Amino acid sequence: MPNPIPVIINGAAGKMGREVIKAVAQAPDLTLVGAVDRNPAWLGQDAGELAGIEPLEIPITDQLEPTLGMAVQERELGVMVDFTHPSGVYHNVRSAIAYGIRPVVGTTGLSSEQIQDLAEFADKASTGCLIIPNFSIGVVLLQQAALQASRHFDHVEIIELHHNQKADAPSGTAIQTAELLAEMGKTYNPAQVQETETIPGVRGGLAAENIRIHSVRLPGLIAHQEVIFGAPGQIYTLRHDTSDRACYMPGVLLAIRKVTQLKNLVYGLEKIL
Ligand SMILES: NC(=O)C1=CN([C@@H]2O[C@H](COP(=O)(O)OP(=O)(O)OC[C@H]3O[C@@H](n4cnc5c(N)ncnc54)[C@H](OP(=O)(O)O)[C@@H]3O)[C@@H](O)[C@H]2O)C=CC1
Ligand SMILES: O=C(O)C1=N[C@H](C(=O)O)C[C@H](O)C1
Repeated sequence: MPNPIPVIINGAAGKMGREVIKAVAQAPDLTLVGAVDRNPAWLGQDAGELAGIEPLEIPITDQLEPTLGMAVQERELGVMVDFTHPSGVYHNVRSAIAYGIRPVVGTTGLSSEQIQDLAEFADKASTGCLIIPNFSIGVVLLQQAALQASRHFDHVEIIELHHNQKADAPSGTAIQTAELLAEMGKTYNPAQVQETETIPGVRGGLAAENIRIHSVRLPGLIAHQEVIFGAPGQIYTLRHDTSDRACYMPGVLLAIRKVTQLKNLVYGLEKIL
């Protein structure tokens, strides 16, 4: 059996980080070698205990670069899974690539310019990097159905609904969904009337090819998205609901395994399925 893939989790104490600790600990071909988080409340705590499983003898640290440096010493080249914050993710990914550690990025909020820059950096370093706005298979299927529907409908709007701890809006998933629809080579929602907004922003934000995205933030939500197509006399609604963050784990584990085979940056779960 080949040596297990060494994995560092950045944002390990967060909602997603704790799920990833559990998933990695249960995967026989992966081994947790580092757990990084900036939140001082969790420093020094055992990653396994924090995630509600057995102790893993991996304490939470706030030192990303020394942890990357330590992982480089492992027999197998490592992977950094990042579920942190839009403000830090670009720097984290550059650091990992500089150390030869392959990033699997779930954190959203990177600008398209930042993604382009990271793609060039990963390419020059011949290092695999995966940026995945949504790790759930349900969202990939929703997006595929939306692309099929877009061949028949000219009018579409996206509503994304999330918990109110989410830092970025719109969601990375909504941005990617709009980008995929825009790649179909048409401009949506031809104007029917001259619109005015009595309350600024009430018609949502404009993404590529005239697609509007509306963001809802409420306690009680986890992550939800609707893509609504309209035509005279009919509405076609696609909806995905997350009820547990465990739904992302098969995608995260797949990405960790796939990124070790890449030499460049790849964006989107659908590209590695
Ligand atoms: N791609 C996907 O499928 C999914 C993506 N996400 C995305 O993942 C990200 C994290 O989500 P979630 O787990 O819910 O968020 P949480 O706030 O629960 O967790 C993030 C953790 O990372 C810490 N952190 C923030 N910045 C840094 C940094 N620069 N270095 C190290 N640690 C840091 C936070 O500390 P502190 O508490 O001090 O801020 C916190 O402990 C978000 O961008 C979210 O949109 C979420 C779900 C699925
Ligand atoms: O913050 C979240 O929770 C989520 N973020 C991702 C996004 O911005 O699309 C993925 C999922 O929607 C959950």
